Amino acid sequence: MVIAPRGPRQDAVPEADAAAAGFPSRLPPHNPNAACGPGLPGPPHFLSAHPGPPVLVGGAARPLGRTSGRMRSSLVPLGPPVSQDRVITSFPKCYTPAACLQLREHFHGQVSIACQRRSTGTVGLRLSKVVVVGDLYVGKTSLIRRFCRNVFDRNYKATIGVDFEIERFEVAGIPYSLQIWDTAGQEKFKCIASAYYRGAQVIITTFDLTDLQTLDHTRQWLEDALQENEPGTCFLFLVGTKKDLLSGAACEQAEVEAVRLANEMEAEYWSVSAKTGENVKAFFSRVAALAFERSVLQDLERRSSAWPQVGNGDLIRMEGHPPETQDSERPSSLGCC
Ligand SMILES: Nc1nc2c(ncn2[C@@H]2O[C@H](COP(=O)(O)OP(=O)(O)OP(=O)(O)O)[C@@H](O)[C@H]2O)c(=O)[nH]1
Repeated sequence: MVIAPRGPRQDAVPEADAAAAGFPSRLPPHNPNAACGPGLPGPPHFLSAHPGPPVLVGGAARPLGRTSGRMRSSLVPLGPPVSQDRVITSFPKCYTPAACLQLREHFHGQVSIACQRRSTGTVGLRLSKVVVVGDLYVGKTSLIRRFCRNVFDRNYKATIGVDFEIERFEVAGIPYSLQIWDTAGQEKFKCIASAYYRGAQVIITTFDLTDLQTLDHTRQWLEDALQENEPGTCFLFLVGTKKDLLSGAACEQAEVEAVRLANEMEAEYWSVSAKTGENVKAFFSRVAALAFERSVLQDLERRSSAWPQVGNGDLIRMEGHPPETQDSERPSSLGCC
């Protein structure tokens, strides 16, 4: 059962149907970072209710990954281990300080302490929603597929509605998952895709570096996505795709305008190539680290504001309602800088 449009490409057979019909799945045989869906072989995954129309997460049967030689967090009670290249120990750098959400190269102090104490609340059990938008043909699907499955397809198959991938990380020793939504760029599917913008923690607005008209359209894509979300709740990224098709000088030239626009949007700028893989992993690691950090700070804030404090912030225990942790830290702010 797949309730939401699962974004089958126009020529694709839905995966569940494909299996029933004896077709090979369009999925590659192994992605150890993908979460498993309910009722599927393999362990259950953690899933928070996410805003937007209901979906069956992980609607396709994804074979479990091999477990040998992979790291396992002490906090991951279920699911296959996270592969080495999804383990983030230090804060990933930005692409350019000229358009960057934060310049710090380490986790926020309170986040580091919370991670060391393993007191990150429910952060490890939740999915953070990432929505990728932009004109048709700019390379949204290719970017996601390069990251999640390490594949690239030269043939264009339009996304219908939406599709998503769940990618598991381990950030500062804590399990963390991104739910990455691929949306259709074609105008006729926009109303379907926009139904899934709500509840995004990260909005990635993409354009084709070889077609600067698509950069002009990013403003509108961002506006549409922001309309469905509370102001100030989303990290914004502006991503130029198909970097491999430009010379270094041409890329730099295109980036001047893109960086200017990113600053105007208060977004972080990146240039990537799904074809060669350049910057793809670094980009998503950055997304995961920023989203994780904010999730932990929000969790700390929520928990500390739920309990009265005295003096230096020691918690008062309320009878019958023990606090979740002994933490006395209170985040000074939720700002990322
Ligand atoms: N050379 C090169 N081609 C790319 C790159 N990324 C995508 N393409 C090609 O661009 C075309 C469109 O890519 P898609 O990823 O399907 O584009 P999309 O934005 O998802 O398109 P819609 O689903 O219609 O919104 C395909 O033919 C891809 O092979 C890249 O980094 N380099």
